[in-house]
Amino acid sequence: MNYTADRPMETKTEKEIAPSERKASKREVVLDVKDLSIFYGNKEAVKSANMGIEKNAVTALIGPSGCGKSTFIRSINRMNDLIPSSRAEGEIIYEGINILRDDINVVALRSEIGMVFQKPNPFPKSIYNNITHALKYNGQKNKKVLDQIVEESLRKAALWDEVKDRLHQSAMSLSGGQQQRLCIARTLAMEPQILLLDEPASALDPVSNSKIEELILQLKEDYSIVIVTHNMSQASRVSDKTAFFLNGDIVEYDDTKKIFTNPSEARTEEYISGRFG
Ligand SMILES: Nc1ncnc2c1ncn2[C@@H]1O[C@H](COP(=O)(O)OP(=O)(O)OP(=O)(O)O)[C@@H](O)[C@H]1O
Repeated sequence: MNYTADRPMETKTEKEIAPSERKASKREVVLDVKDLSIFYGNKEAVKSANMGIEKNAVTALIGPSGCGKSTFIRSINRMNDLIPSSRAEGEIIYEGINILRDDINVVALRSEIGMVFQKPNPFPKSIYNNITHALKYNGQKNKKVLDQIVEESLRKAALWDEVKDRLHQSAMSLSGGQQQRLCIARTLAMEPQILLLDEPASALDPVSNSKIEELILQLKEDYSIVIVTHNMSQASRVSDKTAFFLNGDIVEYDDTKKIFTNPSEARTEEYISGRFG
């Protein structure tokens, strides 16, 4: 999808695809965050962040409350634009383009980089219409195509078997965990490349929580996933890479295994072992 207003794709420079901060890794970088600072008025909530987010991997953002995780993840699909006092500096390079540029079509960008929030927020419509709403808005009217996308999206979100006989019932009749998987299905229907999950399971019961974790592991085959989580064991179970945020800084970003077993920074070790936050 072309999410720039009218300009052709820029060519990636060597600097863009290989910043010095990036650790050696076999995976391709899908999002290159470079010197990203995000302000609310004068307050700098994210301070000069650098991170190469990898393709078909799960990247967990961890850290104590108020350290900038949500601000960071929201900047990736320009949700912070909705907050008038918020402004960003630096770059987020996606497909060779800085998506913080003024001429980016943010609606198209948010189809490519979809987001699911902490609290399930289905539309007060049928299960079927939750999935088709944006597609119809974009002009898709073919019922066969819509039926197919509904089934595919619900299957990918591991919800199809539970709802296939009640597609025209209200989404509000689903449990919280099912509603969250419906929100994931709704996002997948837009055929995103990247999924941003801001504490997607923290409002759910343990069974729904583990279903979401299983789903994340399945989805990373096809998508690149960034997840904010307060749950350390969840981060260690589902993620390949982990970034530890503290007071707006990325203190450490590395393979999840390393972060949880042998972090380089004392502050990471203290946080992981529950000594603060
Ligand atoms: N809309 C806003 N207006 C002004 N300041 C904000 C806004 N949203 C967040 N902040 C501030 O930015 C800083 C980072 O907040 P953010 O929500 O990104 O942290 P977080 O790590 O996601 O926290 P939590 O884990 O509690 O969700 C905090 O000091 C917060 O008060």
